[in-house]
Amino acid sequence: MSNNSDKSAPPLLTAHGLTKTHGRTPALRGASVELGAGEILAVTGASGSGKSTLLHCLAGIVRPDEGAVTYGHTRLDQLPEKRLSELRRTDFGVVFQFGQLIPELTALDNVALPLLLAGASRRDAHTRAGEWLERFGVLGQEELRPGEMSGGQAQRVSLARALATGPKIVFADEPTGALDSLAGEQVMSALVHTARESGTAVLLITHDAQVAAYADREVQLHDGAVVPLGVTA
Ligand SMILES: Nc1ncnc2c1ncn2[C@@H]1O[C@H](COP(=O)(O)OP(=O)(O)OP(=O)(O)O)[C@@H](O)[C@H]1O
Repeated sequence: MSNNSDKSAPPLLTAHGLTKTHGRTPALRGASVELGAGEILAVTGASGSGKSTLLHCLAGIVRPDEGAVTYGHTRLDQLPEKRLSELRRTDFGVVFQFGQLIPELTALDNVALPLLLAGASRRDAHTRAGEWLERFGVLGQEELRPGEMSGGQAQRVSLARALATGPKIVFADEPTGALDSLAGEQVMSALVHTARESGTAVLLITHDAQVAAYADREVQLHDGAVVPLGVTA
């Protein structure tokens, strides 16, 4: 009987030798990293080391100047824009530091929106959005608009929105960066719990060691390259 164990499975997402320069500022200089299916990976590093740029390249938001980003068998860096944006919508979820919810929409409508875009009926989208808000502990606040939410509530709504479509990977760029430590812990445990439950991989950018401790594994960026943990020279 053939046995394809996880050990022989290729990584879900691989970046190899990425370089990216913004104007004259080199942000990535040969960064390589792998993310396994269902893995929670923390990317840490000093301010300006290239963490956000790496996340943008991995999530197909920005194209690297050089190097390869491979998702399954697909080269993201070579994919035409239309297919790339379709893939981002179906397979990836993104959470930023300040949530970036749509200010005019309620919590429920913010979470329902990607479901509607994916073809769900209005009724189904609202039911599922309510279930996701419940999972993230913000049930009862469906009608709040982002301006009426605390930072922690807004981030939990953002996570619900990112996970509602069943992505394979959630990219989270300093998801607790604007929160106090208690709210940050609540957001992180909700994220990790839900990701594990649904088998979603998470690429987490943080400069906070307590947040990184939620991950299965941590890599460090230094001057645009991934270095072994603890080595910064
Ligand atoms: N759009 C841009 N235009 C010009 N320079 C940029 C741009 N984005 C990033 N940079 C520069 O590229 C380098 C890497 O930035 P990046 O935001 O990826 O680092 P970071 O590790 O995420 O930083 P931080 O922790 O402060 O958010 C920095 O020197 C930054 O100033």
